[in-house]
Amino acid sequence: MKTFDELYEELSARAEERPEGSGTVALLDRGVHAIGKKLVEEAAESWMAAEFQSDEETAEEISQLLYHAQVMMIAKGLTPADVYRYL
Ligand SMILES: N=c1c2ncn([C@@H]3O[C@H](COP(=O)(O)OP(=O)(O)OP(=O)(O)O)[C@@H](O)[C@H]3O)c2ncn1[C@@H]1O[C@H](COP(=O)(O)O)[C@@H](O)[C@H]1O
Repeated sequence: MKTFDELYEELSARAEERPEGSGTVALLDRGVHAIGKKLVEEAAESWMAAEFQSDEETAEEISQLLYHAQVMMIAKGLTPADVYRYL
């Protein structure tokens, strides 16, 4: 189990160290357009899961939405603090 901030640290390290086989690095290399498409896809899947699937499946889809939001943050050089100031 990890928190939002812990995942952000992990993904930032992946972006910095670029380990072989990292899906995060591969997605970052595809750029903001590709990341944006995944973000929208995961948002739609979260919505559909909430309407038609189990709570557990909905939680999993939302976790994927949060992951892709973080990849977008890293692609744009945004930190959690940049986002939290609007919460
Ligand atoms: N939390 C996540 C995570 N959530 C979602 N995803 C990605 O999002 C995909 C889910 O999208 P889909 O439902 O569309 O499934 P899919 O059809 O397999 O996806 P695509 O073929 O479209 O990529 C997964 O297959 C992963 O590629 C994630 N990829 C990585 N992480 C975590 O990020 C960290 C770094 O991962 P790596 O960069 O891969 O080392 C690790 O802790 C991982 O657990």
